[in-house]
Order: sequence, then C-alpha cells, then structure tokens
Amino acid sequence: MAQEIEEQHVEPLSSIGQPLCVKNFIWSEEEWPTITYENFADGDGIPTISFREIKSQNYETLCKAMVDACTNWGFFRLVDHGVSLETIEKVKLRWNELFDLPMEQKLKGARSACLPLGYCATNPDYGKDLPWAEILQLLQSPQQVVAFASKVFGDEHQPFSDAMIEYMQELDKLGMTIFEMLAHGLGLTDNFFTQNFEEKDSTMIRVHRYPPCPLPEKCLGLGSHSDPHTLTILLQDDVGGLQILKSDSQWIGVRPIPNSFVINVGDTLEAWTNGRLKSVVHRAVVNKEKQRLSSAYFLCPTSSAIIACPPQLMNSDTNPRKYSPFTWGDFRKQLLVQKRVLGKTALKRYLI
Ligand SMILES: O=C(O)CCC(=O)C(=O)O
Ligand SMILES: [Fe+2]
Repeated sequence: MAQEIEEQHVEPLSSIGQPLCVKNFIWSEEEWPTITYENFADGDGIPTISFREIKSQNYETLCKAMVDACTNWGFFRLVDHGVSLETIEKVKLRWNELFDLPMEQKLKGARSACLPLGYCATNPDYGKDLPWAEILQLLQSPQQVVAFASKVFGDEHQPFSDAMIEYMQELDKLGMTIFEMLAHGLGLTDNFFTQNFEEKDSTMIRVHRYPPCPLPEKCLGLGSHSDPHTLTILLQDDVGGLQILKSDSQWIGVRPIPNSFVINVGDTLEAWTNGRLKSVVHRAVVNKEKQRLSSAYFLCPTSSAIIACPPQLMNSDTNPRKYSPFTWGDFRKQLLVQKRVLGKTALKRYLI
C-alpha cells in the first residue's frame, strides 16, 4: 500500500516531459511534519490586530501592540485591514484560473533557471526536498505582470493583469501603513522605514497552490525557512497549513481567520532593528483532502537602502550593534546566488 502511494504519478506538479511520482517528493526525515495541517490549538496565542480604530486615540496602543507582536512572535494576524474583499476575491479567482489551465499553457510563462520569476510546478532545480506546490513568482512591476500574463493568456490577459496590479498596489499601501506604525511604536520617526521604499524594484509576490497530497506526513508544501525580505503580507485561504517555529523548537499552526492577513517580519527588518523585531522560521504543510491557496507579498526596500540599526535601538553596553550595515541590493544579490534559503541562515553573513 505504502509502495503504491509512492509510485503514484503526480500530475498537477509534473512539467511536460518531466513526470514525477510521489516518492520524488519525500523529504529528509528530520523535516517531516510533526503536527497536521489542522492542528491550530497552540497557535491561538498569535496576536490579532485590528485596524478598525486606527484613526482614534488608540493609535499609540495599536503601534505598541504591533511592535510587541513582532518582538514576541515575529508574526501577527491583521483584520479590518482596509483592503477590499472584492479586490481579494477577484485576484484569488484569477490565480485559481491560472493554476487550473493545462500545463502547456502555464509553462508559456515558466520561470527560467537564471531568473526565478514566472510559473513553476514544484521547483525541479532543487533536486531534492521538492516543494509540493505550484508557484508563481513575479516582481511588483505592472510591466512584468502584463508581460507574464500576455505570454500565458495572450490577448485575454487583461482580467488577470488588472486584478494582480490592483491587489499589489493595495498591499503596498498596507505595507507602508504597517511600517509607519512599527516605526512609531519603536520610537523612531514615522517615515524611518517608508522613506527607503520609494523604488519598488525588488518587491515581489509569490502565489502558491498546494494540491492535495497522498503522503502529507513525508512531504512539505514549503520547507522551513525565514523570509529574507523586510516584511511579508500573507494571504491564506480557509484550509490551513502555515506553521511557525516557536522558540522551544515546537511547531504551531496558524489558524486561518476569514478576511485576514498574516504579517511576518523578514530577516532584513530583524537586522534593521538589531534583533528587536524577530524573523521567525515557518513552513507550509499539505494534506490529503484539500488543495490550498496562499500568496506572500514580500516588501523590499530600494536596492541602495542601507540597513543599519539606528542608535535609539541600541546600547553600547547592553545591546551593541549585532550586524554590520549592508545595502538591501548586496543582500539580495547574495540571496540570488544562494537560490534556496534553508532554515534561518541568510543573515549570518553580516553578523558582527
Ligand atoms: O503558504 C504559506 O502559508 C507560507 C508561504 C511562505 O512562507 C512564503 O512564501 O515565504
Ligand atoms: Fe515564508
């Protein structure tokens, strides 16, 4: 029986001419998930922040709560975020339409080995520990979205392109609000972070669709990693599968709540705040019954932005500088060479 499952062909994740079966997706044993996709009990302590009262005098409290969430968890859920449900539903529909297309058509927009932008079914370049996911990765640039969509949908690209561009513009605005609030809560000038985000040359989106998996106890949608960027705004559907690593090496599931985003701190923001805000390792697990859709919007500063912790967040005796200042462009270049981020390792190169 086990043998039969392992020999099964995995149609939704096989590119043309590259048939894959379940056994090609079995991960190294240390990585096998210890809790299932719908085990959320331990994750209910993850803070939930609402923007409903953002305009009132509660602003101060809200900013502090956000900083606390990013300090203690590296993650929070955001509700009443102001991005319209219509924008979100529209883009989800377009993503599903894309993933539902025949493989030949999707591969017209395939990513190339040298540039990780476009569509791919799993990521065969990894060789082993293959993600159980279809993935679309694109830069925030409207031109790039249109170029990708035109390759895949031809003259019919407009609904996809428009939905995607609108969604990313909304998320960008939301990201800037969060950065202002974090700066405020940390006692920095409100534009401390946002002034570095004028050019959006490397901000990007990654959309995943994880098909049902016959062997979820040995496969992973996305392996454990921290996000190297600054801030991630994650949209997940109601299935569940995102798990985060608590400090005591315990994995906990993030319960999906309707019309919310999951926000998490990336490595770059951790360095920028001298470790005050934490970039926490997480992963996506899969399940036998349901496909799952998620999308991560990764906010990145201008390439020339210098990531250096401001003096207000350090203390020469008790909390000296932990990372040598670096530019986002330099870090990004190194990440592109590294290709695969495993666990939380990317920042080590700048440790003092
Ligand atoms: O699918 C998820 O819930 C996680 C996605 C993620 O962590 C990422 O794309 O970096
Ligand atoms: Fe991530």
